[in-house]
Amino acid sequence: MLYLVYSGGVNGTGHVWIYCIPPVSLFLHGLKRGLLEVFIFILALVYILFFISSPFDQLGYHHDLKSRIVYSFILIAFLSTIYEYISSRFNQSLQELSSKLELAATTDPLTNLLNRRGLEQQLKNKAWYKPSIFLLDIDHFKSINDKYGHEYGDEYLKLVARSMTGFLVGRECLLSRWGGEEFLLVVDLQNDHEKFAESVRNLIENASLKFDESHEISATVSIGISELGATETFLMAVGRADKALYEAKSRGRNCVVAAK
Ligand SMILES: Nc1nc2c(ncn2[C@@H]2O[C@H](COP(=O)(O)OP(=O)(O)OP(=O)(O)O)[C@@H](O)[C@H]2O)c(=O)[nH]1
Repeated sequence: MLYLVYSGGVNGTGHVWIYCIPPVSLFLHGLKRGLLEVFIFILALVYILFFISSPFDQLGYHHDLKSRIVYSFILIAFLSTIYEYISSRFNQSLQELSSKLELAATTDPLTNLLNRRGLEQQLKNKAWYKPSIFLLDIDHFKSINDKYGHEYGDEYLKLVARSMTGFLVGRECLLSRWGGEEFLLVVDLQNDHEKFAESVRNLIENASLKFDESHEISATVSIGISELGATETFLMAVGRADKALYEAKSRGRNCVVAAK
C-alpha cells in the first residue's frame, strides 16, 4: 500500500486503495493492535508524502492533494475505530448476556444448586465409570409449609442445600435440586453406598433452621439409591432410585433404600 502511494500506482490512483486499511486492520486485529497498525501507517504515509521525493510528486497534482489524502485517511480511521469500538462493546455484552442466560438455565435460583438441566449437562463432561445416584426427598415437607409458611419452607430448602454442599466439599460429585423438595446427588462412589447415604440422612436430621430465638425447623429425608448400570441410561437409573425412594417412604420415611 505504501509503495502504491510512493509510486503513484496507475496514473496516480494508487492512494485510493489505502482507505481499506483502517477497517480491515481493526476488524482483523481488534482495537489495540489495529489502532497501532493504523497509527504506524499514518506516520509512514506522512513521511512518504511530505519528507521524501517520490514518483508521486511528478504527477502534477495540486500540492493540497497530499494533505487531503492524510486528512481523509485519518477521518476513515476515526470512523472505523468508532464502529469497531461499538461492535466490540456489543459483542461483549452479548457474551455476558449469553453466559447469564446459560447460568440461569442450569441453576436453581432458590438454592443456587444445579437444576435438572444443569446436572444432565455437567454429567456429560464426567468420565465416571459407575456413578451412584441418591434421590433425597424431605419428609412431610408440606407440613413445614403449612405450619411456618412458604417463606420458611424456602429457607429450610436453602439450609438443606447449604448443609449438603458443605458435607460434599472435596468429593467428586454433582448435587442438584431435582424438583420441589427433591434433591438428586450423583457421586463417583464404588462402594459403601448405604453407609454414605446414612451419613447424608443423619446430616439432614441434625440440621435445623433456627429463627425468632425460640423457633426452629427440622425435618428428615428419605433416600433412594441406585448405581448406573452398564446398559442403562442415566434417567433409567434415576427411575430405579425413585422406586427405591418410594419404598423408603412406604417403610415409614427417614430411611435409606437401595434399588435392586
Ligand atoms: N416452600 C416451598 N415449598 C415447595 C417448593 N416446591 C415444592 N414445595 C412444596 O413441597 C410440598 C411437597 O408435598 P408432598 O409432595 O405432599 O410431600 P411431603 O409433604 O413432603 O410428604 P412426603 O414426601 O410424602 O413425605 C408441597 O406442599 C409443595 O408446595 C418450594 O420451592 N418452596
